[in-house]
Amino acid sequence: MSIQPRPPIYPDPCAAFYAGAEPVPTVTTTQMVEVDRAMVEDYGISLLQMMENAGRALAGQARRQLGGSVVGQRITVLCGAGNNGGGGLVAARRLQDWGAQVDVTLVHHPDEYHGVPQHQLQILQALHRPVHSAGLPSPGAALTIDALIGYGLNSAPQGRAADLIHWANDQAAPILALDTPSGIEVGSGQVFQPAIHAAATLILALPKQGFLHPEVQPLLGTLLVADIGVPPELYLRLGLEVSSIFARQDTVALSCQQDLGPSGEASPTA
Ligand SMILES: NC(=O)C1=CN([C@@H]2O[C@H](COP(=O)(O)OP(=O)(O)OC[C@H]3O[C@@H](n4cnc5c(N)ncnc54)[C@H](O)[C@@H]3O)[C@@H](O)[C@H]2O)[C@H](O)CC1
Ligand SMILES: [K+]
Repeated sequence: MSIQPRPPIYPDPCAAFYAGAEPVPTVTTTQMVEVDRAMVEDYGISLLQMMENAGRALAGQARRQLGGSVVGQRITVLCGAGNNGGGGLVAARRLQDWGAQVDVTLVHHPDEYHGVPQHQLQILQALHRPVHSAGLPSPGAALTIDALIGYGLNSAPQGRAADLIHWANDQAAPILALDTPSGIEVGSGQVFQPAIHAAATLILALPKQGFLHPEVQPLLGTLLVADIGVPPELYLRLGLEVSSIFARQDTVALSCQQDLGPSGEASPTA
């Protein structure tokens, strides 16, 4: 079973995000970069650990969207050369482990992958799992995973990344985006062209401020947030109050509060 593209769930501007009844703060790109820095430098939680959590959560979300089993299902995973792409490479490996037929499509030649994404790619290569870095994927997959570009986007997508965004949007398969649909500047909420039109977006750690922008919301699809192991102590240092949103599950759905109402407090809407 595959999920079908669905109309945006946020027809009206969104003022705040909730997980159940718990408010979920948004973060600026600066705060997210500081989270990444502090994770590694202050607490010794490495990028490799965070990326493994991200990719495992992404694979789990793909499995849920495909009805609970991925055995024999065709999934296309589009991977950039940054840390967003690295999460895609982890998800591709886990989905293959679980029995899916995964087409791993890279933006660049494998020689152009460095650091932790290169490490993830080398695991696939050590397992003799094919990766493609030229041409377009074959159509007909049940799901496309967009791990092309995350919060590292610096301008309108260009080159092969842009070609793959156009390709993904033209497919019948729904798109599951990692952290953000590629093509959105998550801090400001600027939507570049081209940008991925996602059926679902799996946000890592916390939603980014730009996701409240009305132009962005139709591109996000169903919003989910995944635990990648950021400790509450770190959020407190940044002045962010994050309740125990992952107390029961390590991926939770986000809902949207559409306006604050006269009292400034309103219940979240689904
Ligand atoms: N704490 C967290 O939330 C964590 C998030 N993670 C993931 O890491 C990305 C951010 O990774 P980063 O390496 O900084 O950047 P990106 O992968 O998003 O992008 C860099 C990549 O994209 C190319 N690129 C940038 N702009 C363009 C453009 N206009 N056209 C074409 N290509 C472009 C650039 O050349 C690089 O190759 C975050 O979103 C999460 O997914 C970590 O996994 C862990 C912590
Ligand atoms: K992405």
